[in-house]
Amino acid sequence: MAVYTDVTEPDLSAFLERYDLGRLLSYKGIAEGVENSNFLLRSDKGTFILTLYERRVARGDLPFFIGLMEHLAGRGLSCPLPVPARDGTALGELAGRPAALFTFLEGMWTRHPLAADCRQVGAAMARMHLAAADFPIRRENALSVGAWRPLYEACGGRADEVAAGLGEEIQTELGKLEAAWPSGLPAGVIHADLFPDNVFFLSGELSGLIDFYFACNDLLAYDLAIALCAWCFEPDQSFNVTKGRALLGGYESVRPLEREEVEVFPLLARGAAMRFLLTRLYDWLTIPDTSFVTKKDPLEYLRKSRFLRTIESVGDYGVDVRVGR
Ligand SMILES: Nc1ncnc2c1ncn2[C@@H]1O[C@H](COP(=O)(O)OP(=O)(O)O)[C@@H](O)[C@H]1O
Ligand SMILES: N[C@@H](CCOP(=O)(O)O)C(=O)O
Repeated sequence: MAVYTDVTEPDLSAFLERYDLGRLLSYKGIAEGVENSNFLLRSDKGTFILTLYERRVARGDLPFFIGLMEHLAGRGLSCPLPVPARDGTALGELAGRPAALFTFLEGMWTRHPLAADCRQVGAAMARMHLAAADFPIRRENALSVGAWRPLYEACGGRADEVAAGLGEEIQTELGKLEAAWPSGLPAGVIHADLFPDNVFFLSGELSGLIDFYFACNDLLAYDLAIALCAWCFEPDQSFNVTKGRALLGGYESVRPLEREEVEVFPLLARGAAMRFLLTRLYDWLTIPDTSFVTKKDPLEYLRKSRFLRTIESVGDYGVDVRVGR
């Protein structure tokens, strides 16, 4: 669950005095999510999401995240819109944490994505990339290739507790990724965590994107590679060609990939698998089992990584891509 911080009714009412939201009718913690504490809040003026930023979100990054959501919503992308207080600011403080209110997005995330969903996700991601092109604030990716080895080292040589030989396997793959990681490809603001639990659907139609708290500046095709890992594998971790084709096709229906992006895409996908393998491994080894957080399985990403290492060109996925316009 993700309610790390208790919020009392008097504290919440005092926080809401800065806003024009009328009377507080109810609020309750939301069990989903892992990073921040989220509450569903109802007032005279409607339903809202209250987010309290927890320790893994740096305060200095909040203007980027909040500004990005305002920017994207302003360009017609369906995502939570920060609700300003009467003084025009969106960020306040509650229970000793930075806190903000957001509009409530209708829809539900899908636990069993269909190829048609993947297509919509690809198109929405490309629209997001284009809409963010003139976003003026920058945030470097704190979880890009340069951060992976330190993250591995922070696991303190304990990877083999999760799977025999895992430490050596990770280090070999890290060496290859570090040596070949590209630069100079189209870059911009990426979501960087567009997993199924961060995409809402209503009656089969994508209704919005949430959780921009890993968003950063990085290679656009790397964002698509992250989504390929997250959306196009079956529960037994076999790759679903139809979903891969749908995701990339959806993306290219809005923003065709450049030849260099296509060439390097298999490496980007290996990097994406490594990034999630490592963050999950770190959490697996360091978050106490008594914690309320549901830890995600690192081995899911080890299996994906192994498959992705067998791929040399995008054609090996069974996917056709349209290069350029
Ligand atoms: N704007 C929103 N509208 C509707 N539900 C939301 C909104 N923001 C968050 N939620 C709910 O809160 C849950 C956790 O949000 P998320 O941003 O993924 O948290 P975390 O950053 O902790 O992973 C989501 O799965 C969703 O149920
Ligand atoms: N998507 C990441 C974990 C981050 O969780 P989120 O709830 O913030 O999307 C993973 O699957 O490892």
